[in-house]
Amino acid sequence: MPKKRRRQEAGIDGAEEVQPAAASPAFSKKGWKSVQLDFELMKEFETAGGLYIEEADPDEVGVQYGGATEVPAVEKRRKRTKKKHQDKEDLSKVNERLKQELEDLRKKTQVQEEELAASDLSAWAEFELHPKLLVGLARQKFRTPTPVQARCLAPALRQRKDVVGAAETGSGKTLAFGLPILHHTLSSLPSADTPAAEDGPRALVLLPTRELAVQVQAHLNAVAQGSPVHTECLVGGMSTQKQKRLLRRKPAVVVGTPGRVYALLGLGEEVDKCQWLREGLKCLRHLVLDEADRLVESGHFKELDKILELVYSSVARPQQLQTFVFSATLTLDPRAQRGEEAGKVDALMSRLRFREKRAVFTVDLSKEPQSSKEEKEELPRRAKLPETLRFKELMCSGDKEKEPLLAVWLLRRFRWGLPVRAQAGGYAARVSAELQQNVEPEGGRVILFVNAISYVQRLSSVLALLLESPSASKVLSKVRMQGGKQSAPPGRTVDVLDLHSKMRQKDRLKRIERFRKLKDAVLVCTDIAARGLDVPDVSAVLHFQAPRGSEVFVHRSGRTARAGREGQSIAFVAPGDVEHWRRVYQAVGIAKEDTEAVEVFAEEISAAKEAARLAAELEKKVHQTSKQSSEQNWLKRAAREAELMLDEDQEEDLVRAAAPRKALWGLFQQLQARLRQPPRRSGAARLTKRERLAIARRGR
Ligand SMILES: Nc1ncnc2c1ncn2[C@@H]1O[C@H](COP(=O)(O)OP(=O)(O)OP(=O)(O)O)[C@@H](O)[C@H]1O
Repeated sequence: MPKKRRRQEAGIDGAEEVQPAAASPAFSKKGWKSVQLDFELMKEFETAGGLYIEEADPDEVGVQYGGATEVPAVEKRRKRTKKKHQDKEDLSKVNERLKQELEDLRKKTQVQEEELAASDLSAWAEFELHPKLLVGLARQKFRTPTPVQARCLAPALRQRKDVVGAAETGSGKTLAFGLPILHHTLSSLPSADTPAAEDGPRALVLLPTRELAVQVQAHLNAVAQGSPVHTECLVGGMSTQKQKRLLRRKPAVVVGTPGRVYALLGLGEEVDKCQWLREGLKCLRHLVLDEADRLVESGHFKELDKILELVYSSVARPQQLQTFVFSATLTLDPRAQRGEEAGKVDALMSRLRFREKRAVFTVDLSKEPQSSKEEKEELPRRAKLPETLRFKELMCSGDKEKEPLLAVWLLRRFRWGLPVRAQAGGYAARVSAELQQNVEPEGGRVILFVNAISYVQRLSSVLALLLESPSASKVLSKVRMQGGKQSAPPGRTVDVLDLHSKMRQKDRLKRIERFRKLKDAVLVCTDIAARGLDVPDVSAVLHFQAPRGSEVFVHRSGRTARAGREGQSIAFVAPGDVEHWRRVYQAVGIAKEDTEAVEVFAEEISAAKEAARLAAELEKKVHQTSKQSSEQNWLKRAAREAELMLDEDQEEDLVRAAAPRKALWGLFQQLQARLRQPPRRSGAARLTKRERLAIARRGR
């Protein structure tokens, strides 16, 4: 099987229910060929850890390759080669190859399992988890349960209690409910080869956002890899047909957002019902509401309510239905919540049919885990924030100063470093002066939150130029810059990525995946990324615009300082924001003395102001010029098609329109010169690279 995902139309059983995608003109026009794959073999292949095989959607093919005239030459060549290759390959060969790779995987897994058997998993012993899960935990290198897991596993596993849990962001809540579900499902199987969910799913996990659902699915599948328990994900923004086909794999765990689950249960107006899912609700043993307080927010509540109604009327053994409700902000003071959202959590709780056996708890990592005897029935009204999170503030004289200060912060971290404060004495004095300032880490992954999609788009372009990100070439290519080659920036390559809800679902997921893999990157996003997004080692979260409420602040900040790591939450505070921030801090229990001010020097501000001004001007002009140029192109094309000559005035207009492009190149070079010259404090020599390294080593 090639490393790349195989996109094959699998004409698997049930074709009467689903229109084969290959019948679509988009497929036949592109010369794609339908092959019959052995569905059971595919399932086994994936269970054994093989790569995912996905069916192609006609609309995806259309979008990816465009119309006949839009297909780039390289793409066409690649497609022709692919077609030739596919023509040679008949069905039996595909299945033969799949079998061979499955065999190889089996051997590899066996070796891994032997290695894993040697890992120390004694910290999990008291929970008596299914051996397959222990292997999964060892594979993930999760040697000990996190406090929230330690707190939740005993009541959920042994006593099968319902659980309402509030624990800080990044504390491992997914496995706190995931492990009991996987354990109970695996333990109920007569043998390891028995299909886990013939008649219906065993667990339904509802989450508020698509990204979260995909993440939870991946998390559960990673731990259960190699077992017959498989999780599928149902989210909007992806084809319902494909998701119905995925459900034919009969997943034991279904993870999804309320909207799509609602549609596939046949509760919506469109007829999108999946019979297996709807009738299979009778088999449910676990119901999870993750990020419960967000689930009840506008848009989801009605659908959620109907899903719950259907679940309760369908489930065969209500007394065995275990309910988990989790969130980091479940316990926030309802007065801190906005208007009509305030009472909804309580309304949701009253609609859930908890059984008598129920554990309600919060986990505060600053305290020792409590014993199960101390289980509280009341949740204290306060939010959970990780101990390892530091709160900082950048005070701005007005909204206009926010961008230059953002530029200072980012350029310091990724380009310029921190300027030295005291210069008296030699190397040792400088080093200790720098140490006293508590050396900031350099580089890393940073998430920047703003409140509007249009702002994400503009700011990400400006920051790409400021940080000389590879994505800046996308901005610059819009005007096909003439007059010289762009030289590579000195030092680290910093990627600037954008993320917002108007992007296609696939692009959103790809963007998150890219951010996960990059060492140095800035993700500019709306609050779509605030909840649950689990990217390891995000070193800082920047609240460029204040969060709308305290719960959003908790979730935004929770993208950093995850799983016991260090992190910073940095607020950009203009005079108009002061009162709002005071209320946010108060609601989550952060005292004024818990926040630190970020010190910025005058030299840095003036250099960053100049850089930010040049970047903003360049971005604006690039935008204008690219708009102008598409209009000019239209004029030229229209004239050509009508076999008309442009008159002299029109030709002159075209020449004049080309002139600003050259001016843009000059602007870009000015910006580059400004960026590559770090600001100096007057009369101060900067630290050498060696000195900075020495500081970094001692300071951490
Ligand atoms: N036992 C463990 N040991 C080490 N790491 C773990 C363990 N359990 C989970 N993790 C890791 O901790 C990180 C956070 O886990 P998870 O996403 O479940 O947190 P969360 O509490 O749901 O956060 P949020 O409230 O932000 O959604 C993940 O990267 C996960 O892989």
